Amino acid sequence: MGVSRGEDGQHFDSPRGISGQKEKMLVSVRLRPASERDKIRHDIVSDWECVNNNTILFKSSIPERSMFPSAYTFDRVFGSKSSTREVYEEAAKEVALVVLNGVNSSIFAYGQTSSGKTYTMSGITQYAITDIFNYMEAHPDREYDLKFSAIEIYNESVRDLLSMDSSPLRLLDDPEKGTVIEKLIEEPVEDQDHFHELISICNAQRHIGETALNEMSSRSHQILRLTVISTALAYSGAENSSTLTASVNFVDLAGSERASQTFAAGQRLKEGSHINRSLLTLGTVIRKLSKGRNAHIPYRDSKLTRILQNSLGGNARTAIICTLNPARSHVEQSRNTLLFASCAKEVTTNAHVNVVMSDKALVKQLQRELARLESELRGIGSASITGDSAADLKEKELLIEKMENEITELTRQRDLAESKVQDLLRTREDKSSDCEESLTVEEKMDWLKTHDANVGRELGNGCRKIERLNSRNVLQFAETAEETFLLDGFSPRLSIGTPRSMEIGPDPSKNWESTCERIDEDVEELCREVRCIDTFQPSLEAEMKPDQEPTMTPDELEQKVDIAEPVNEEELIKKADVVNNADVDISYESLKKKVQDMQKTINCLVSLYPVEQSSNSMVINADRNLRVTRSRSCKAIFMALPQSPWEDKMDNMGTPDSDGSAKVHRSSESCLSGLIPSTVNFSSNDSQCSGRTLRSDSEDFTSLRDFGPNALAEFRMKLSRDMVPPGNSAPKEQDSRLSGFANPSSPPIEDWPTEFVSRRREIIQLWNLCDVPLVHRSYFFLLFRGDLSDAVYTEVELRRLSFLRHASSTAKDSSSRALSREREMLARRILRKLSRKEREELYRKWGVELGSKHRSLQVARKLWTDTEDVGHVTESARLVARMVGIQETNHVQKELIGLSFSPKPPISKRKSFSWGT
Ligand SMILES: Nc1ncnc2c1ncn2[C@@H]1O[C@H](COP(=O)(O)OP(=O)(O)OP(=O)(O)O)[C@@H](O)[C@H]1O
Repeated sequence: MGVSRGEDGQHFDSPRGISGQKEKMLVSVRLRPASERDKIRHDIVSDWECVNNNTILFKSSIPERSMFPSAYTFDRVFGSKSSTREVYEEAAKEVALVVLNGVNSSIFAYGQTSSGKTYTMSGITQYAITDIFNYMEAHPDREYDLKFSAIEIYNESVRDLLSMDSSPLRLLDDPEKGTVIEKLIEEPVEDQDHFHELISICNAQRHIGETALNEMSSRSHQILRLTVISTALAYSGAENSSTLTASVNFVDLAGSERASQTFAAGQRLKEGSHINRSLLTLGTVIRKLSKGRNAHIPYRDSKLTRILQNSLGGNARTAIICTLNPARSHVEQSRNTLLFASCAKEVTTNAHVNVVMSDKALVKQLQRELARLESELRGIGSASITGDSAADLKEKELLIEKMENEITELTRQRDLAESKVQDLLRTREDKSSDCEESLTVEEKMDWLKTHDANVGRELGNGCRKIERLNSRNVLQFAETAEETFLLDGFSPRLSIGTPRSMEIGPDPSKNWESTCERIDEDVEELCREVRCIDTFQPSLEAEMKPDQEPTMTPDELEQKVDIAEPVNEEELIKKADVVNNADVDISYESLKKKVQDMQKTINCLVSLYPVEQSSNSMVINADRNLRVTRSRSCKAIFMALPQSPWEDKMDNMGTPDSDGSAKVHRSSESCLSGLIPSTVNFSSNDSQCSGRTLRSDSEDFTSLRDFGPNALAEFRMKLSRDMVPPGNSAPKEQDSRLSGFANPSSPPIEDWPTEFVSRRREIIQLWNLCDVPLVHRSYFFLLFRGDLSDAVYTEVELRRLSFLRHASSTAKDSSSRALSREREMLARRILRKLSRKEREELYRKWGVELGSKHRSLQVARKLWTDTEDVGHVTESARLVARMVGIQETNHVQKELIGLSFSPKPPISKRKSFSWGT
């Protein structure tokens, strides 16, 4: 595209190169006419001839110069008769006026001193400014702003020609604009007269000095810059409402002659060196640019090239007018100028329109850009949140589904259990008392063992399920190994004697068994040490084989008893104390074995004294039995020790005491009374036994030993019942006094029923606290009706339930602590999502002190005050949303759920929160 130049030279709608295409500099040569000084010196012979508009010919008659090139071609060549107007029109106007279309441009004048640079540039600047103002007047649809600035580069120092301050200006590097001049005055140009006035100021400021060739020589490089900012007016209806901005530089360089040629010295020499430095760099830059290589261009080597960098090889259109002095004496400088011009002719620039958005257009464009960015942001945010939320929701749906399945299964099991209980109750009613009486001690014991394990397992499983469910909502359920144990096993370790025994273990019955085995061993050892028993034991054991009929008559038996040495009771007590101080443990199996052993002994003895005998004879038999037992079986004696309070009554009430046989019995008990200490109420010490606060070893030992006497008492009761003749009516009489819940066969004891009722009440309370399954409760009610043999079972039940309650409460405490921490963390996250102002508003709303150290904890408590189901995060989220008055509740719920479940919080959507009034 070229400049559409009208007749009036004022129409410049299509400047070429504005599309960013590369184009070469416009290079022209102007040959000035001979000056009057040259005429005086008679140096008027010119070797230069402009043969046409583009070619200048060197026609030297000097032989030594015949080797030089003779013809130089440029974009335009002006002879001595060409006017400045003509030069402007053909060599500068095209470039200068592109500034009106937003394209930077520069017009250089290059040549030796007195070649006419200033003369030419002054005219071109005048014409250009006139054309610019004319163009502005011809285009009222746009608003123009003109700014003028002027600098000179003198001795490599930049000076503002519009400023009275002659201090040099600094050059700064701007990332967008390139090199800028610090504090450079940009004077708005009001009109042409104002512009001319400014030019006059600049000329007055410029360093002017006389040289050998020019008495008004410009000793500096002058750059006049006119910046044109044009904006389309709104009423013009022009689609392009953008603002264009561009600058045109009018560059009048100092003389390019060598300093040596100017015969300069002193200050002039210094000027020359600096001038040459800038011009030398300019020449280097032009030369390198002309080669078109991507070599380093030393723009920064001089102030001139640094400031004019864009004009030399960047975003600008450039025209260079090389002026020549026709005098023969300056032929060398002229040739150098032509060489420079030839290089400049090869330099290309890349000018493009500098569009600056108008404020209105800028606002519109920024609004569009903002909308686009917000849309993208929403897209990214929603995509991210959608991805996270989708994953979270899917995970939670699976979790909910699994929990629902578990609930369904648990419900099914519960219904099944209730159904079984109902069936059992019906069966029980049908069978009535026959079934009750048909239950033997062994059956009860088996049941107790089985259901102990079952219930423990059920509760353990239940607690584990609770733990699993809680662990999904609670960050950390159990803090210590102890808590983990409590949730897992629900059984204490009750081993005794070492510090480790203070730990809580899995199953007390195991310790009981091992302790019982130890006590058995001790008893065996004790028995072996008792000489009379050692002597008699083999024959007695032979007699007591169940499958063997007794072969010994009572007389023979008495004879054997007489032969045996009397029992040393003190020694026995001493030995028993040894056993007593040892770790005593009694298990069901050991007790059962003892019962069986005892039964064998009883059977053996009973076989010697048939039940058909009268009560008196029975007493005798009992007396003999006891005597024989005491004499022949220390184990049997141990097993027959009465310890419970009701057992004493049983002895008095259920055992004939008329003939002193019971006294013998009691005498034997009294002699062994030190073996097992008095009963310790189990239930009162349950929590101590099951928790970490286990008492001393001796106390635990005592509590464990307590199991023994009760069990032994039960065995004694069975022994007594077995020895009661079928026709004895005493049990029936006592049955009425037992208010109907005692076993009809129970002995008439006054205190046990009360004790049983008390324990049963305590057991029921513990059942409720521990949520014991209905099946277990039913079995208990069906099996244990208050007879004395139930004492040991009530003790075991109380002990087990007390432990379960403790374990459950411990687990709940742990869970509660973890949940509390979870809530506090959630509260912290919520608070972090709020701005400081919102936080302070929340604190004020909820009465939380701003200076409080535990604000988040207070907020957490406030958040979950109103709900018991604190583990239900969805409900909590809803509550949070409601309490803080957050809009978009569904979103907040999702987010809070995500906060609670996801370790990585989702993208903040605080912007969507708004506070209620
Ligand atoms: N084309 C021309 N026609 C008539 N006079 C001219 C022409 N060119 C230059 N002159 C005259 O020549 C003299 C020197 O010109 P000018 O000052 O423009 O040279 P210069 O190259 O700027 O020198 P310097 O570099 O020393 O400033 C001036 O008096 C000027 O009027």
